[in-house]
Amino acid sequence: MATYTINGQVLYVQEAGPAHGPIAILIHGWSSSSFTWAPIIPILSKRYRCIAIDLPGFGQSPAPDNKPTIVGYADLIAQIIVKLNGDHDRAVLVLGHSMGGQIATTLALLYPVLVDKLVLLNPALSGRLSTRVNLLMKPHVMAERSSVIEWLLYMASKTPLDYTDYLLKPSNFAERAHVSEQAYAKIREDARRRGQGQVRAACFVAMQQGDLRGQLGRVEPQTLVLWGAEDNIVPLRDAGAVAEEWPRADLRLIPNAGHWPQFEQTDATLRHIAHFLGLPPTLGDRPVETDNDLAHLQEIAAFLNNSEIGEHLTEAQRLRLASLVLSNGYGSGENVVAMNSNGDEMYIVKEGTLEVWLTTDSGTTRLASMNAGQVAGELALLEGVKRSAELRAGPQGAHLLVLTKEVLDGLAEDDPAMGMRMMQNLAISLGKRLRLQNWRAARAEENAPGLPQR
Ligand SMILES: Nc1ncnc2c1ncn2[C@@H]1O[C@@H]2COP(=O)(O)O[C@H]2[C@H]1O
Repeated sequence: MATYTINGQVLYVQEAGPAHGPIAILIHGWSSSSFTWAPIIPILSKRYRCIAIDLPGFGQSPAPDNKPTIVGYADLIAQIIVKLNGDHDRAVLVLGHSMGGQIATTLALLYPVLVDKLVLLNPALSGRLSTRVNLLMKPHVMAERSSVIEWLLYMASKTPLDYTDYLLKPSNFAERAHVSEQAYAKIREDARRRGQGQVRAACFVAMQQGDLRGQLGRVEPQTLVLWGAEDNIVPLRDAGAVAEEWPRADLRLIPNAGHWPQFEQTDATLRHIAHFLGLPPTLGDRPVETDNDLAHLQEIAAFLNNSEIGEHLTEAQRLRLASLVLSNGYGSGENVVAMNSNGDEMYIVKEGTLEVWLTTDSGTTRLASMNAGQVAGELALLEGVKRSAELRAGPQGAHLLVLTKEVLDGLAEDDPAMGMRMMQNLAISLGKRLRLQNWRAARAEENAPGLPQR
């Protein structure tokens, strides 16, 4: 596992996926670890640079110096995003499970410029847990604040007196769930990890204090909320808060799943996430069985759904666009367009990175680096002027989808609603980039060592 140090706090993280891909931050829940994301990372890492964090005090990360709070965890994640983002002016995808969902939503409320999309699994939005947890688990958790009691209970768990499974299994999993013994053993190990009694108890309180009811309607990023229909840890009444306060969130219930839909109903969970993010239509490593050309087109269409230009198009519109874009590969550092040349095409990064270089009298500077889903070369195409900068494939090369002016004009003429949506998408992506740059500039001006005042 890799480690990062943020303001003296050491964090263990699991990383997967292309190093220059768009960033996905994965935040586990209470008494868990980055293992939470094991079923999701293989599909997510096909496009995203996945950063699955062990929160301070959980997994392998040492406990924080101060008492943990949900806002404190959100602030820490914001700092990780800023650190990892480098010169990508791009908000990131954030996934959160259970307490991690509460942290992710808090992050989106406090730092909307940093969060592009949210995927929440059984999020502890109100911080209120089930009656079963409060009656059976809470006394145990509170008692474990004392390291002596924690040790005694740990020793008891090695004897036939052990009741861990009795507490864990019916609370966490649906009656007809499919969780492998291996996965359960890891979840159990994380839940009973020694030396975490104090953080566990503090987070119990932190979750209650982090109640987000009444604020959900203000969450800006596009959000998918998945919930196991038989969750006995974070009850479905919090899904009721989503339905009532946050109608823009795409709320999906997963039958025969409890608190861990990603382990209990892996295929259904992955299908929802892949659809939401426009990931290739595969489940794990199994390709969907369709005709090759059609499958290829569907794959590009699904990808476009999550690109800066293709969001919110209908499926038919995306397929049409997919059939009209050209696919081009560029080697490391290869020139795509020269500065000041004429331009009648724009580019959507499919894989790798595309760098923007500006040459002036004082030299050549890299202005930005675009990764999967981002668009470049739109200015010359839309304005009919010369290229404002050079575009060059990044060190790992670039696979680009090319959209010509002729195709774009044709689409807008045939289907004005589609043309309008695509123009709106371009304006939104420029706006997001600008807001992030403004946020950075304000931060630099304040000369704050950490994060700006909110
Ligand atoms: N400061 C910048 N940040 C990000 N992208 C830029 C910046 N300046 C120019 N570009 C991109 O670089 C492209 C060069 O070709 P265009 O002028 O057609 O469109 C331009 C934008 O897409």
